[in-house]
Amino acid sequence: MLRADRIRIIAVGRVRKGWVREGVALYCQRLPGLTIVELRDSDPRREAQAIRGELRSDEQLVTLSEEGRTFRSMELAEQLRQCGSDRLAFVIGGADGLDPALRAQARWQLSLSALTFPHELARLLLVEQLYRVQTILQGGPYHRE
Ligand SMILES: C[S@@+](CC[C@H](N)C(=O)[O-])C[C@H]1O[C@@H](n2cnc3c(N)ncnc32)[C@H](O)[C@@H]1O
Repeated sequence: MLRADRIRIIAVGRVRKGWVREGVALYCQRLPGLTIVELRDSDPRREAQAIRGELRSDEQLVTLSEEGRTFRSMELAEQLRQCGSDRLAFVIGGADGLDPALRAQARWQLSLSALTFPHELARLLLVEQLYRVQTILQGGPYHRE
C-alpha cells in the first residue's frame, strides 16, 4: 500500500495554469494525506537552500530530473513498496532546474522521461504516477499493462 501521508512534494514555483491546478487537485483528492509544499522561485542555489531548510531529518530526498532513473509504472510501484514506511520528499525544480549539489544529495533521482517538461506539468505527471502506484499496490483496475 502507498503511504501517501508519508510523501511530500516540495516544488519550486507556483502552478499558474488553472487546468494544471485542477488536475493536480484531482489526484491529490485521491491521495489523502499527500502534502505539497510550494517554494518561491529565485535561482537554483538559493532554491536549494530553501529546499534543504524545508526537508525534514527523517525524509529521504528524491529529486526529479530528466537525467534521473526512468521506471515503468510497475517498477516505480515496486520501488515505493520497498520504501515501506520511509518518509519521502519528491523535489521538483523551477524554470532553471535543480542545483546539481542538491541532486547529488538525493537518495535517488526520478526521471519522468528523457523529455524536459515545465515544472507545472512535472508536478501533474508526478501526482498521476503516485495515484497509479497506489492503484497498482492495491490491485485496482486503473493501471493496465
Ligand atoms: C523546466 S524544468 C527545468 C529544466 C532545466 N533545464 C534543468 O536542467 O533541469 C523544471 C523542473 O521540472 C522537473 N522536470 C522536468 N522534466 C522532467 C522529467 N522529464 N523528469 C523528471 N523531472 C522533470 C525537474 O524537477 C526540473 O527541475
